[in-house]
Amino acid sequence: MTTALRLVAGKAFPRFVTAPSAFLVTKKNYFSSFSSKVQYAAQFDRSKPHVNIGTIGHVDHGKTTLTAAITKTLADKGGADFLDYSSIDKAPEERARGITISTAHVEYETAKRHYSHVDCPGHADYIKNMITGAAQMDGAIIVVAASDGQMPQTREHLLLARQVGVQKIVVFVNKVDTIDDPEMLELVEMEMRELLTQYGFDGENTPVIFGSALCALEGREPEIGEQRIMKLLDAIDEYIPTPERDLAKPFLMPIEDIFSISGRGTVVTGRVERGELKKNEEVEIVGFNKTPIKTIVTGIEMFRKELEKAMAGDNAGVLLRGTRRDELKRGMVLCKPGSVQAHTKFLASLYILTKEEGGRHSGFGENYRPQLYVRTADVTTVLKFPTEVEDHSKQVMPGDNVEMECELVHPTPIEVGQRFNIREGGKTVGTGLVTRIIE
Ligand SMILES: Nc1nc2c(ncn2[C@@H]2O[C@H](COP(=O)(O)OP(=O)(O)OP(=O)(O)O)[C@@H](O)[C@H]2O)c(=O)[nH]1
Ligand SMILES: [Mg+2]
Repeated sequence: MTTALRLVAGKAFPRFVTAPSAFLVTKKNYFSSFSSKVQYAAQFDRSKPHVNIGTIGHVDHGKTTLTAAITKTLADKGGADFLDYSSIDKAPEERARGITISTAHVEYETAKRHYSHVDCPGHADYIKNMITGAAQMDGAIIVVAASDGQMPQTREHLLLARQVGVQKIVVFVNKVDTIDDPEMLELVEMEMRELLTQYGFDGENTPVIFGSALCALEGREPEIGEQRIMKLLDAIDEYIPTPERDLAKPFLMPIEDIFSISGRGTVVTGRVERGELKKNEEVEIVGFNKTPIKTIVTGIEMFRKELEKAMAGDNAGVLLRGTRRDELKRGMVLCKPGSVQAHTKFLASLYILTKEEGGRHSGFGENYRPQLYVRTADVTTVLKFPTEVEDHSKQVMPGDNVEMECELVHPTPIEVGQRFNIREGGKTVGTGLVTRIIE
């Protein structure tokens, strides 16, 4: 409601909002016009590496203006369709339906890469989508308005970035057209770097770009407008790594089942998550133990046929040399040596299911001990609030998004970005995303 009011009041988009249809516009559905336009971008070069990014940051700092400004700047170079705010009241049926944030994306391309860009409106909604797997980001642009000086919500922005599992961030200090004092900008940069470091990002090396999204969008003052948008895009191209394709990654197969075949040895089965595996390759078995078990693959089978190799997506049986069945457990992973570590403590973003979603009817406090399901593993975890949380006696309620430290009762292969479920008494009570490894 507040959003709708803000739009109608013309504060956010003074030129384009046309009453009375704009009275129906809410934040969620006005993005739908973005996605409906995306289809026209068929001329994009699909051979370029693809990267998912997005704009995050505090209300009103200019995320949407920046998103539009990027499309405008790149449209001039043939790398995007320009999407302005006039598309807000374009599709009444979409408006009436209300389309969710997970479809609210914009596409564009630089000389180097192709991007999917999500402009994040509602913090809580967005985090829920990220945790439950409806959306993902390889990196983010955090937008900070220079005019806000002290930026009381800066911590909240960074916490948001961490909660959505982002590892690499680029900072865009927006609204520099409103600032005359260069020292003010230096201060903003210093503070951002400090806070980035404090929240576990690489504050020292994070690119910080100053500019004005509004100037770029309105095609004026190119030295702080268009040129800075190009600088931002260069920084994104350089600093946010291209995600590896599953097949190119080091081999990993979570173990589902274990059999002994007399005269031949032990076979483990599972679905290859990534990479590929050939006969006679050395592998490690990680999980439960502090040190991994090393062995050699002597055979690979699929549907009772001998294979030379297994690759991502295959359901395979792998015959292991000299490994006893009683050394192995479901939940361990078979992987390329050195590519995976088992951990016992990590930071995670959790979404706790509501009663209607089949979750708990009541809240829980610190030291709650549910079962954590990750890949094929099922391990008891103790949930604690991170140290910076002041009130450790608070309750986590169904429907909450919360950051917690998970302490596992035995070492389990875990990676940043991995999703998992937490269950209790045979039902799923929450879902989570690993954001930082602690131990
Ligand atoms: N002066 C100035 N105003 C800007 C600039 N960028 C955005 N604004 C204004 O700031 C207001 C908020 O911009 P939005 O792009 O809607 O901000 P947002 O971060 O997307 O806001 P939420 O989605 O509600 O969180 C609008 O009135 C914009 O016109 C800029 O570079 N300079
Ligand atoms: Mg916005």
